[in-house]
Amino acid sequence: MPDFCPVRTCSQSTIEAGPTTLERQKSLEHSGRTNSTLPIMLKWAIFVSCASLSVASIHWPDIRMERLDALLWEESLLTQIINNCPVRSNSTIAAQWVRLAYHDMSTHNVDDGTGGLDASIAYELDRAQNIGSGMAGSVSDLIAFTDPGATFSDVIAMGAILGVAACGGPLIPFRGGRVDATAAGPPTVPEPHQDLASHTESFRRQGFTRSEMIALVACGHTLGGVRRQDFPDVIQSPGPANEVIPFDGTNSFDNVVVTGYLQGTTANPLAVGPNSTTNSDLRLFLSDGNVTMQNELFERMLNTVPKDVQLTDVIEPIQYKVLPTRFFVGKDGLFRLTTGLRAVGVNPSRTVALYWADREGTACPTTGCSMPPISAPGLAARGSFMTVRRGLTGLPTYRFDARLNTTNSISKFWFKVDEGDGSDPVLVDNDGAGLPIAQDDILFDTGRSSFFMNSNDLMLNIVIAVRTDDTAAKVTVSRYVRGTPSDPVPKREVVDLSADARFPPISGYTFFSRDFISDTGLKWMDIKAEVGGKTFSEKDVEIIVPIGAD
Ligand code: HEM
Repeated sequence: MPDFCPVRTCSQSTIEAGPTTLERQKSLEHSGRTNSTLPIMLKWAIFVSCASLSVASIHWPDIRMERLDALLWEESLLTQIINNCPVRSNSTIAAQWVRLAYHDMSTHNVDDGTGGLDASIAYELDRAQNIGSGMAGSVSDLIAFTDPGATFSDVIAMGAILGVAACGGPLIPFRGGRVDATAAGPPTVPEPHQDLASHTESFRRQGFTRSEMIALVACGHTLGGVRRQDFPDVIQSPGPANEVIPFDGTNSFDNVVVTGYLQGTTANPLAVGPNSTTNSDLRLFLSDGNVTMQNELFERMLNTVPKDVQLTDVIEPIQYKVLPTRFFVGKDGLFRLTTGLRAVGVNPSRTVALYWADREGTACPTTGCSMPPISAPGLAARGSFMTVRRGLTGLPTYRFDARLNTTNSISKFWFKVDEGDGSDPVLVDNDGAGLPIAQDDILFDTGRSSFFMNSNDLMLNIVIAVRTDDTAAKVTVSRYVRGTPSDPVPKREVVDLSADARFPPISGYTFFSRDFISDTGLKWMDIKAEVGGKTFSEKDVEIIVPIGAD
């Protein structure tokens, strides 16, 4: 029996919801619809828990996997915005994000492998087929979460997955790695006034059979509805212009759009609206003479990308995730290594220790220098609602702040985790190679960098320490600047820093700084210094400040 809507998660628990076949049969008879015209055996698979946890391990650093993990599993503004399926403009944010993802994907051409979910929608909003305030709003919502590890198209796909989950639907596996288009794709979104043949051809070109088309529309149209002012041909009844007539009378991601139709209780304007030309859902539900709700379609829709794009594995929570790590010179002239480890699941018996090796190989024993965490596991450990839905008890963090002398420095560090359950301790060490501190010639100085207010803005003074006594050294920051709805491609803004006399040279380092307006886009930078004909640099430095008193 085919399932309704795409569902595949780590969970094995599947329950059947809604009426039994007999009850459904009776209800169909009651509604005057016969089984021959209204066929579908609906089975709604709801995945409520994750019995066998699957977790990921990565080779650190891996900015893409780390950022996608953070957006999906850690409590963030993105997951907070969508949690509990909030209403917006008479619809839901989730409905708007799902529609955006489908319209973006609609440019795919299976014949030549072009188009797909590639964020080209940002360039296509002025087309009639993309009418609706939710479209522009969703572009603004989602582009704000892009960063050097998460492309806009990845965030669009993730937004749809979060939306479905937040409104009570299944946890659809998410893969990353989508590549953003830099121009509009073809105008290939199906529209309600087109006939069935055009819709069927449209979905064929997008890579879906007729049966899959039916299932996909039924899935998509379980959320949201049709807005009177945008589709006056569809909604002909009088009423407020911005009223949205829902597809199925619920805000949640469920199968009511189809059961309601089958039971004759639907008000879905694309199925039983007065205008038979725009009853596109009705034509689709009926078009293959009684079948089909397919599984995993929604996931496939989101993974429909241009043929040269390689998606990652499913982004599962990273089991032991290295937290943003900074290495800089403290005011006492010693090096400070501030780092941490995030584990999956609360476990009071777990112990975590930080180890490191010095550059000379003389200051630490061969087993490494080590220290315990500076405090009990962090409270910001709950994880996103997705983590809770996965049945995880949390994502506790263990923080470390090590002081090391600047002569011996540090070449690599690693963590040892003992779950305290009799299993062997685990080393988080890049498969034996260690977590590298590649260089100590140029360091983002988390301790000396600081926020301050000027007359208008919250400012961030970024301080970079360079191992030189040359105050004229050329030190630059290449700041990652997020795309915007009107200019979606992220940019780099390269600026020079000047020597900062507030911070006297110490342990061979000179300090350079510059003030930046601290907007939410100021999160990532590459840093570079040219000293005595040599260039030192570090990429994708996450700007985390302040870290507290030194
Ligand atoms: C023949 C194919 C389709 C047609 C003709 C169609 C048509 C429409 C129309 C006319 C609206 C109303 C938009 C508004 O008033 O702003 C709508 C909304 C929506 N569509 Fe489709 N659609 C199709 C396929 C899909 C698919 C495949 C999905 C996703 C899998 C989808 C997801 C949605 C969602 C979530 C909404 C609600 C948006 C909101 O409430 O803001 N649609 N669709």
